[in-house]
Amino acid sequence: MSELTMNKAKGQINIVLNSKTVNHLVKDERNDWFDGEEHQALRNIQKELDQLIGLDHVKKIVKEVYAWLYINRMRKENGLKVNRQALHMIFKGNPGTGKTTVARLLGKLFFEMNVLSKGHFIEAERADLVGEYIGHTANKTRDLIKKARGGILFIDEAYSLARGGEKDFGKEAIDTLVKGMEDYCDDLVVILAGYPKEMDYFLSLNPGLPSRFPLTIEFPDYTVEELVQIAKQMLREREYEMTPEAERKLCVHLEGTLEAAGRLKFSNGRYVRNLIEKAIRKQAVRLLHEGRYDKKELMTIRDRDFVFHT
Ligand SMILES: Nc1ncnc2c1ncn2[C@@H]1O[C@H](COP(=O)(O)OP(=O)(O)OP(=O)(O)O)[C@@H](O)[C@H]1O
Repeated sequence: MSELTMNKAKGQINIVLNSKTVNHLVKDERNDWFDGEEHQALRNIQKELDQLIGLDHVKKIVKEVYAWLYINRMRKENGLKVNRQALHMIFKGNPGTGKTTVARLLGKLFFEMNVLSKGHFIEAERADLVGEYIGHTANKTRDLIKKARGGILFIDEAYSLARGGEKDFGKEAIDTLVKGMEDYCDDLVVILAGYPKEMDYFLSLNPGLPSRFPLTIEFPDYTVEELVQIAKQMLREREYEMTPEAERKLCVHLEGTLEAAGRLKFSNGRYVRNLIEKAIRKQAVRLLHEGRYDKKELMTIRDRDFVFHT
């Protein structure tokens, strides 16, 4: 028998398997166990996972889920008992902390492992599930589940489903969702995502829900250093780089913004992406004015390309 247990406080999953060898494999900090040909599915997403800055415990959890699924498959092949694999998850984290990005990657991984038949990704919010009159909500939610079957249904700000209390149609959406999750457990992964505090409150109001989501992953806010790394990574992907002066300016700006706005209003990776895209537009205008079109200059973001409004 294999089972998945969680350490909620740390946002970590522990995988407990009867086979000692396997247990050892999971606990082992060695990183080369997935080098073999048979672990191609994990390696296919590894590159994208590696490109994510920080998120070490998220990366570790992805590997652990992979190990659990792989060993379950091996157990099945050897005629051993295998628990039903519900992979529904809760993602807790502030905006822009990588929840959507990781959910998409999991879709790919589960498809490669034949856990999901399509691996596609459907992002939904309250309005996609909740209708306006009696009977409308159940149909809307069922249609959404149908569309998501074979892939990942990612419900952002999931707590908004409970917004109107008992009389609201949100309750009907939750009930229909839970039924769909049970019915299509073998070919659908539902991920409920949102801010940590609101998610906790939402789950406390719906005591039937937590047990249906065996995995909880926490996405911490990024440090300024990580945000700068994310900026560099985004520039690299677009074939740009910033000068050391530009990097310093960005760093000072991020420190100031976090101090002034606090974490609640800050959208982490998305904020950085917006800054980068804006700087790229500013650079384009500057280069036109300067008439400089050599390759080096076309790739360079200078400090004056970062224009911040305070
Ligand atoms: N660790 C990371 N490394 C590199 N880029 C990142 C990382 N985390 C987030 N990003 C980038 O930040 C942007 C926002 O990320 P994403 O949409 O995954 O966040 P989110 O948590 O789903 O946000 P929200 O809940 O507000 O929708 C994306 O462009 C993503 O590529």
